Amino acid sequence: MAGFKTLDDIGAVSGKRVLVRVDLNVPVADGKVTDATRIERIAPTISELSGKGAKVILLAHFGRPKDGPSAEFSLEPIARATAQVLGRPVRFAADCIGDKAAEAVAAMKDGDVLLLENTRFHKAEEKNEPAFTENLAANGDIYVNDAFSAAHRAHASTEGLAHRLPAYAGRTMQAELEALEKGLGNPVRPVVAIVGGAKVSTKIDLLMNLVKKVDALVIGGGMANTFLAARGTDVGKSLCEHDLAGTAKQIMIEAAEAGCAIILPADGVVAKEFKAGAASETVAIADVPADGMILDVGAKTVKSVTDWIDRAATLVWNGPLGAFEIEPFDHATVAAAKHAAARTREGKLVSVAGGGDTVAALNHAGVADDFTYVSTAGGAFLEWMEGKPLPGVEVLKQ
Ligand SMILES: Nc1ncnc2c1ncn2[C@@H]1O[C@H](COP(=O)(O)OP(=O)(O)O)[C@@H](O)[C@H]1O
Ligand SMILES: O=C(OP(=O)(O)O)[C@H](O)COP(=O)(O)O
Repeated sequence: MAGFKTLDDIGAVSGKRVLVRVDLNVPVADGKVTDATRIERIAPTISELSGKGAKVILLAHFGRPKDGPSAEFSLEPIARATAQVLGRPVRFAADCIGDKAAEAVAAMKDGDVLLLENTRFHKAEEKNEPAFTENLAANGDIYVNDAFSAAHRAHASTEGLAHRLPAYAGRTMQAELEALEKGLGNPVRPVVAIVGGAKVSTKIDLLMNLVKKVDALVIGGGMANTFLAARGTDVGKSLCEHDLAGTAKQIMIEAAEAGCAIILPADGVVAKEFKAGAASETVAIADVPADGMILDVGAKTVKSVTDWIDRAATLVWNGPLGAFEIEPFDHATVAAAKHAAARTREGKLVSVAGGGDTVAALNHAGVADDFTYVSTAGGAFLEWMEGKPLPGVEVLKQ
């Protein structure tokens, strides 16, 4: 399939330095990984390469650091979590380029696994600067991309390196593309999409095309607030990107033209603080207090979401409906997840969900195994669904 080389084509790797781009952008609370799905999914590629005697050097980003290195965005705790999942030591180097990286790589024995510090501690990573790519490439003989969930980013470690070193798709990259093609390549209609979560500015644009591919788009989570505000609803202190009101309005126009129903929350669970056990109340969406934050959609909206799931033959879902990490703001996400899982078990729904936090939410609801397919990817999965070429995948085909 796919037109790129995989680990089946890689040949002898014993003693070779293999730079493996993985996605370790995992949910973390109080310094602990709260959902290890992304780590579990990269284990096959790491084990296979290490088992063949390669020096496996992991490259990854974590979060969106703005100001260079910081403890908050360090991958060091994730190296420990990765070691736990792999059941073997994972060494860590405090930089992804330069002397620290070179020394750690030089100390590796065949079969060792090393994680390099957050690539986004260098601004040049996101700018895909050739000089930075050269510095990354200096530590490798071969490049493997196993980060499907970051393949929508044309960064040095996700795209640039593939121009510089012999490049292969890892097992998860391969499996994700195969599974998405199987589940959604020719989806049975009606197709209903649920999009929520918090990455409003980076995901809103792709809704413009998504509304042309699906029959209904249910918008929840932080994403909904921008649409509600664009429609003139006062969302108080909720997460909302007011400057994207024009984009939200245009998406609603495009959806109407394409015959795609847009479903926005009719009610919300509001609180004054974003913390566990904060006092909360459910209000009609027109009655959000000026000092309140919508942290979940309300019961009326949940009913509407489950009704849309009942109408769907295919469901695609990225982004939780509320701040599910904090009780009681997990109610809507858990209810929708359980409902979709039940429909899938009954054979009435093909359900495909993805995203680092969405997977964590499905695990929290205890239903991840009941979905037809759970992708590690959120934004990349939606862009794939849009039909947009993913830079990290396209470059592997060259
Ligand atoms: N109404 C809301 N207000 C603030 N944050 C929210 C809201 N709804 C969802 N979120 C947050 O969205 C985050 C997940 O968003 P996102 O990263 O876009 O999803 P994914 O990782 O699945 O792609 C979660 O941390 C969740 O707490
Ligand atoms: O977590 C990720 O994407 P997702 O939130 O869409 O699932 C990827 O690691 C990409 O991260 P980015 O959106 O900061 O580039």
